[in-house]
Amino acid sequence: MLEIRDVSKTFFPNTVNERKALRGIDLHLDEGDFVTVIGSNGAGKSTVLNTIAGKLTPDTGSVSVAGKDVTKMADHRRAQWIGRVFQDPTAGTAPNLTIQENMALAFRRGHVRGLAAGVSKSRKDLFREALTTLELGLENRLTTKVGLLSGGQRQALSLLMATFSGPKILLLDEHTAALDPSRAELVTRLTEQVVAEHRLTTLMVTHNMDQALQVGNRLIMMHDGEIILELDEQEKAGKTAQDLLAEFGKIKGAVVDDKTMLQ
Ligand SMILES: Nc1ncnc2c1ncn2[C@@H]1O[C@H](COP(=O)(O)OP(=O)(O)OP(=O)(O)O)[C@@H](O)[C@H]1O
Repeated sequence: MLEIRDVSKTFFPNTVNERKALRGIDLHLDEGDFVTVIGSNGAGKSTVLNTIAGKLTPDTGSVSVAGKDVTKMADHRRAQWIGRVFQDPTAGTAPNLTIQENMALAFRRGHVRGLAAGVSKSRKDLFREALTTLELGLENRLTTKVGLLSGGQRQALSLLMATFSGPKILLLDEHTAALDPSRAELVTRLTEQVVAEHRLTTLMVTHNMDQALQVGNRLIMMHDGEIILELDEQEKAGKTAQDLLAEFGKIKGAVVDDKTMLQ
């Protein structure tokens, strides 16, 4: 479903600020794979996501979605196949628009635009039905401005909206990091639900190693622009955060006993 082949990206090449963000990344995800991505600061995690989303064009290598080479395709053209939720709860929704207006915008993004600016009755029913699955009571608040919702409610809504275009790939960039633990847990649970329901091929960047181990069926660890560790479902099961730190230390040839090494 997603094929990343030998992707490299250098920012400010041949200058004093040169930064090799990605060094020959290879990654193959089957349909429905849910990969958690961990790694040190500046490891290249967001750059991988930006390359898949088309926000960045790699210097070398290729990105294919469902067998189609999208390496050179503009981000807005591949947006229909790729849903994304960011760390900042305010990033995915417009605060001054109501829940139903935000949903209508997301819905139109994935479908042929109609002339009607309003939200029809059948569309409202559809939105209400979708919101019900979140079990947050938002289905009764269609005309509430999104700016009045909590961070967790906004992330849950962003997650739902990210599925409206019928994407094949879901990119989650530390989407629970700005939430308090109970909200983060809720959004994590909703994420698993949404991913399973839509059979989305998913990459989730997180700094929370316990979350990275609990969620999804695969895990990758990045460092300095490279994937330094890959775990499949079996290898992931039974591993602890401490094991991951030890692996990181072993690969990097250092003793790591502090979780912040991976943060
Ligand atoms: N637009 C950019 N311009 C210049 N350098 C960039 C840009 N985006 C990322 N970088 C650099 O590329 C490297 C990888 O950054 P990236 O944001 O992908 O890391 P990350 O693993 O997501 O880190 P973090 O966990 O700190 O968010 C870093 O050195 C970063 O400073």
